[in-house]
Amino acid sequence: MKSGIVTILGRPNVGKSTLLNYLVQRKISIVTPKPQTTRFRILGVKNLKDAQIVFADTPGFHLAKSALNKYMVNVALKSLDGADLVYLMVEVNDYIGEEYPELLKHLKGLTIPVFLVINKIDMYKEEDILKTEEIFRSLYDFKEVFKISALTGKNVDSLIEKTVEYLPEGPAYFGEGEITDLPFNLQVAELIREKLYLLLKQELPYETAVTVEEIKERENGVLYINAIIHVAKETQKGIVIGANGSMIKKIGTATRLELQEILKKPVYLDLQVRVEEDWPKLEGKLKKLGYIIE
Ligand SMILES: Nc1nc2c(ncn2[C@@H]2O[C@H](COP(=O)(O)OP(=O)(O)OP(=O)(O)O)[C@@H](O)[C@H]2O)c(=O)[nH]1
Repeated sequence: MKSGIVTILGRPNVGKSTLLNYLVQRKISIVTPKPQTTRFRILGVKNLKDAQIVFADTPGFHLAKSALNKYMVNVALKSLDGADLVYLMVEVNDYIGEEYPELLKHLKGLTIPVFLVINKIDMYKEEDILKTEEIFRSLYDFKEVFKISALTGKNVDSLIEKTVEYLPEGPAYFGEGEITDLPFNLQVAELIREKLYLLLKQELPYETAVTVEEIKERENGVLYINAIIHVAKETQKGIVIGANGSMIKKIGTATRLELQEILKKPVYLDLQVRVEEDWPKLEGKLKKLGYIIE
């Protein structure tokens, strides 16, 4: 038996969460077209005949400096601790800028293998893919290089196969049927947050956080969930609620329908909006909203 943790690291929006979901064949990590969606380390467990791979999706590495941004980057880098292998995920025609040199600095001292995973090959020409490979190979001595599409699954099988080859011998970390370590209340909060990213415009989603306050199975079989959407300014509250409550209704309905589909039971979702003035800038408020600062 082989087992190990594979940390998926990369810039925002390269497709890390999409890959995690494809690997475990379940939507564990939320995916949106907006960068910086992921805020936690999210584990997804893949069981194979003679191996268990625990994949860790991480927040996108970037250089912004608010308390929330610093927290996210710290989560990503801390996810290297205890990893057995790293995927540095990039996308075809990725912009090197200042972020990659900084990110690669953190990989330079590692003794564990690092794979380069070039994503989104479904969108690009072969020559762009090869050029991207050449550029990244010149920046770091990757153990293996894969060119994949996390969306269609192209070449993901060979990535998994090679990953198992590099993993150490050892017993499974997770029991059969356990697919993630994300508690149910956080899974619900994440699904709501995904809808905020999909439905709210421009920068507003980045200034929202979600906490699930109560989950209760009612006698009539309905799952009652109470959640709060926290915003950073009074003016944002009205936008999240929308004219006559139209936006909050959209957010609630989309989340409720998805939860009912997953759980196969009726759900009552009670959503409220609360102002937590300037929360993304303030460490104390991040803590209050459930972000664990070490
Ligand atoms: N065409 C194409 N799009 C992809 C692929 N993988 C991901 N995407 C899209 O890229 C966008 C970002 O995907 P995510 O999986 O959320 O990216 P991420 O790296 O987890 O993003 P952060 O949470 O911001 O770090 C979404 O719109 C995905 O549908 C791919 O292989 N091909």
